[in-house]
Amino acid sequence: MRKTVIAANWKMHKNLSETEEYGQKLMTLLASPLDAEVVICPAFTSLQVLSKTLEKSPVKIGAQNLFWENSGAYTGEISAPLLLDCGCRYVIVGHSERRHLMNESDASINRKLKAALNNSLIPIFCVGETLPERQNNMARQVIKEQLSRGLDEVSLTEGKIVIAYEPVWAIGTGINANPDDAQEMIAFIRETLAGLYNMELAQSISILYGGSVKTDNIADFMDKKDIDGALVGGASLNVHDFARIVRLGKDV
Ligand SMILES: O=C[C@H](O)COP(=O)(O)O
Repeated sequence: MRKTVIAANWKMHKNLSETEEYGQKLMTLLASPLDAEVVICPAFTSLQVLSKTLEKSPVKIGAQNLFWENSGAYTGEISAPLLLDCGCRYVIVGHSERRHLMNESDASINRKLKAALNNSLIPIFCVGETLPERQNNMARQVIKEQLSRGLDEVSLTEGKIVIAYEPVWAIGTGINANPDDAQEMIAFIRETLAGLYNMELAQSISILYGGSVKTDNIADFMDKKDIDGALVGGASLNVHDFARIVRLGKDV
């Protein structure tokens, strides 16, 4: 059975005291057993304090990026072993903000995925089309290329990777994808993974939806058979909202 994963991507938000306060509050709000793997991906600077704050909780910590080398003269970069040392179990790879604002290519994403997997970090590998690509009926082709190039010569086994489908036009816009469309695209991602690997492996990989997920739409996405969770940006910054998203919109 596939794991449900609800992941928070804080992006470039929250200082140390805000991080600690959030972590403590989250522990209280999510004190009863969880039906999902909950992952928080703060800024690099908050990793250690969040990991310490949540050490007695089942909530996992993830980073938002990594470099592909394990160590060396790479000013400003952070490696997988350094992330592990800060308590990370997950790392986001190939987020559209990095693809578009930092010019990350499929080739560099491929190296990052390999570095994460070689160091037993679970990548949350993001794919998604832009609005013009969708309007020009290129969404499937774009996703297929992002998957095949990103996963080139990447060997996978069950539970080692999570995929996030994040249509770029839905990120931070308040305009979420229609859950039926998201289901269709995620089913297509699974079909593509089956072609790249095999059906059994494709069926075992958790695939998340991301893009304007909120307390009032999470349940609609989670109702869909191929959608295994969410990667949440803006709404994850408010601890009550995020805890409610983890509980699929119910009050906490
Ligand atoms: O990584 C998260 C996504 O970029 C979604 O962000 P958003 O929930 O603010 O739309």
